[in-house]
Amino acid sequence: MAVTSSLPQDIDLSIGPGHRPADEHLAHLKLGRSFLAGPHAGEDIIRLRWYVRESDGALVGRVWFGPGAQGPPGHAHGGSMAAVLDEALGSSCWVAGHPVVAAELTTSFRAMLPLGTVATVEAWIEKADGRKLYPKGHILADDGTVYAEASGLFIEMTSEAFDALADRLE
Ligand SMILES: CCCCC/C=C\C/C=C\C/C=C\C/C=C\CCCC(=O)SCCNC(=O)CCNC(=O)[C@H](O)C(C)(C)COP(=O)(O)OP(=O)(O)OC[C@H]1O[C@@H](n2cnc3c(N)ncnc32)[C@H](O)[C@@H]1OP(=O)(O)O
Repeated sequence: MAVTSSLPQDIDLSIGPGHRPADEHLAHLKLGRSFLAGPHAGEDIIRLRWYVRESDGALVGRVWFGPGAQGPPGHAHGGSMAAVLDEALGSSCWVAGHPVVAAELTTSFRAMLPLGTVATVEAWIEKADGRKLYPKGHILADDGTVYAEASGLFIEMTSEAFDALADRLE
């Protein structure tokens, strides 16, 4: 069954009595907007282009973290970096011919990444054991500073599982 990519306009995210909006609760801290719950989530969050490095087949990306990716004031949300690394590690397997899904992802945050930064992402397959792939990757500043690094376990889909997913493509 095809799944439409258009966004429903009327998703009800309300909750029962006994709750008040967390942004009101924290308003006195003036933290600014949230990466995941901001009012205008959109293309000011992350812009990303993936490349394959011809020398070794590694996946390389250039990524910009915008104001909508805010975590600590003025800096990227850890989840935004983890999301980029999740996609990087998975894609490093896909471009090497392994259609995988993520099973485990471990991310280490090494330095705060200032919003507005364009950084480099690299990911490669560290080890493979049958259907289990163990990619690694990192997000680097142009001066070599490591903002975050990740390792993961990704499982290559069976051909039946892959075909079932492909059936859901539009
Ligand atoms: C995809 C569309 C198709 C068409 C696409 C076309 C073009 C696309 C082009 C480019 C795409 C480029 C990039 C895409 C990049 C990334 C993709 C997105 C990445 C994700 O965002 S993906 C979402 C999050 N991800 C999930 O939604 C996974 C949910 N899950 C499952 O779908 C199953 O769970 C699965 C499939 C993982 C395994 O199921 P299964 O039945 O096939 O295999 P089984 O259970 O037998 O596991 C086999 C061995 O892996 C071990 N194992 C399994 N799971 C483990 C775990 N969590 N931790 C530790 N070990 C684990 C077992 O212990 C066993 O180990 P052992 O062999 O030693 O016993």
